[in-house]
Amino acid sequence: MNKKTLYDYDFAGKTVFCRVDFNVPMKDGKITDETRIQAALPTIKYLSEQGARVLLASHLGRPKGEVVESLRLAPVATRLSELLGKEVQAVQEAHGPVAKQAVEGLEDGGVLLLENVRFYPGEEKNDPELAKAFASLADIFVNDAFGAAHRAHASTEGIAHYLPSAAGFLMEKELDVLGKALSNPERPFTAVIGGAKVKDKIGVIDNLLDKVDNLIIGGGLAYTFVKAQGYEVGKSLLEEDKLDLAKQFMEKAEQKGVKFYMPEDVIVADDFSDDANKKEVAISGIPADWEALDIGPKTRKTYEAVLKASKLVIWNGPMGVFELESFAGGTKAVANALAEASDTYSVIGGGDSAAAVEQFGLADKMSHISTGGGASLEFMEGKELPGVVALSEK
Ligand SMILES: Nc1ncnc2c1ncn2[C@@H]1O[C@H](COP(=O)(O)OP(=O)(O)O)[C@@H](O)[C@H]1O
Ligand SMILES: O=C(OP(=O)(O)O)[C@H](O)COP(=O)(O)O
Repeated sequence: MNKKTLYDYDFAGKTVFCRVDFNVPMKDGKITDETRIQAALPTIKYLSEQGARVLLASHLGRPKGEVVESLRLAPVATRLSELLGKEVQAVQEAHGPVAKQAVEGLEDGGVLLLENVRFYPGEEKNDPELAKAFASLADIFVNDAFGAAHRAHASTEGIAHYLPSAAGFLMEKELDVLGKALSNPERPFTAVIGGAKVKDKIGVIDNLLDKVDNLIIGGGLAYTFVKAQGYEVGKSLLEEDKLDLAKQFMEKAEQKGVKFYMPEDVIVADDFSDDANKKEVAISGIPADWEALDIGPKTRKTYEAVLKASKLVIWNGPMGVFELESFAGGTKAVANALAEASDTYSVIGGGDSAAAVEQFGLADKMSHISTGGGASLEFMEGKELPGVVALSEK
C-alpha cells in the first residue's frame, strides 16, 4: 500500500480525528454484534498509548441528515469504555461548541466518541464546509473505517483534504488480505450475494461477472432476478426499476460463461415475523399475498455443492431473514458449507453476514471476516475506494 500508516506519524500530544465504522446492529438500544468495535480496538489502543487525544467518529444507520434519537452513539461509548478499561465520553455533537469543549478537556491518551456524523446533512453530500469543521478539531486524520471506505463522505473522504492522514491498522489489514485474495484468485471463484440492500448491491454484480466463475444470488436481492425471469414474487422485496438491469446481468452471465444460481424453491410467509404462517414452495409458486423470506431446501443443497467445489468464495449478505429463527436455515446452510470446505478460502463481508456467522458460532472457521460488506464487494470488483484514495501518500 502506498498510503501513510500509523507508523508514519508521531502522535504524542496530537489530536487525532479517527473515523471508525461503529455501524453496529442494535436492538432496543443494545448492541447485538460488536465485531466492528473489536476490530477497531488495535488502532484506538495504539493511538491512545502513543499519547494522542483520540476523537472517534462514526455513522450509525441511515438517519439522512437529521437527529434520530435511537441512532445516537452513546451505547457504543459505554461498551467501548468497558473494552478499553477507561472512560470514553460520548459527545452529543460531531462538531460545534459542545464537541470543541469536550475535545479541549481531553488529556493525552484520552478517547472520546463524537456523535453520529450522519445527523449532519453535509456528511453524505461530502460538503467541504462540514469536512473543514471536522478537520478543525484535530491535527491528524486516521481512517480505520474500512466498512465505509466506499463512501465519499465528509468524514471519510472530504476531511482528508484538510489534514495529514493515515490508514489505521484495520484498514491496512483489510486491504492487504482482500488484495492478496484478488490479485490471483484461485478458481473456481464464487461470489454469493444476498441481503436487503438491493439498490447498493445490484450494481456490483456487473463487475463481478467479469471476475467470477459462479454467481449465487439469495436474500432479498434474489426476487428482483426471480421476477425478471418472469415469475411472480408476491410481497417479496422487489426493485421494479431494476428489472431490466437484472435481465441484462443474466444475459451477460450467459455470454461470459458464468454460472448464475438463483433460488429454485423458497420459504414464504404471510407476515414478516417468526410466528407467521410459512411454507416451502417452488419458485414458480410464490402466492400473491406472501413474501419469500428464505431460500428453500433444494436451493440450499445446490448452493452447498457449488460452495464446496469452489477455491475462493466471497460472501456478502444473508440468504434470508436470519434474525428470525424460522428463516435462518438458508444462511446457516451457506455458513456451514463454508465452514466444512477446508480447501476453500472464504471471505465474509458485511455487517449482517458477519453477525450471522458469529451467531452460528462459525466465525473462526472462515478464512477472513471483513468488517465491510459493500466496501469489500467494491474492492473485489476492482474499484478504488474513495476513503482510501484520499489518504496521504507515503
Ligand atoms: N428474503 C428477504 N426479505 C427481506 N429481507 C431479507 C431477506 N433476506 C435477507 N434479508 C435481510 O437482509 C438484511 C441484511 O442485508 P444487507 O445489509 O444487505 O447485508 P450485509 O449487512 O451483510 O451487507 C438482514 O437484516 C436480513 O434480514
Ligand atoms: O454497514 C455498512 O455496510 P455493509 O452493510 O455493506 O457492510 C457500512 O457501515 C456502510 O454503511 P452504509 O451502507 O449505510 O453506507
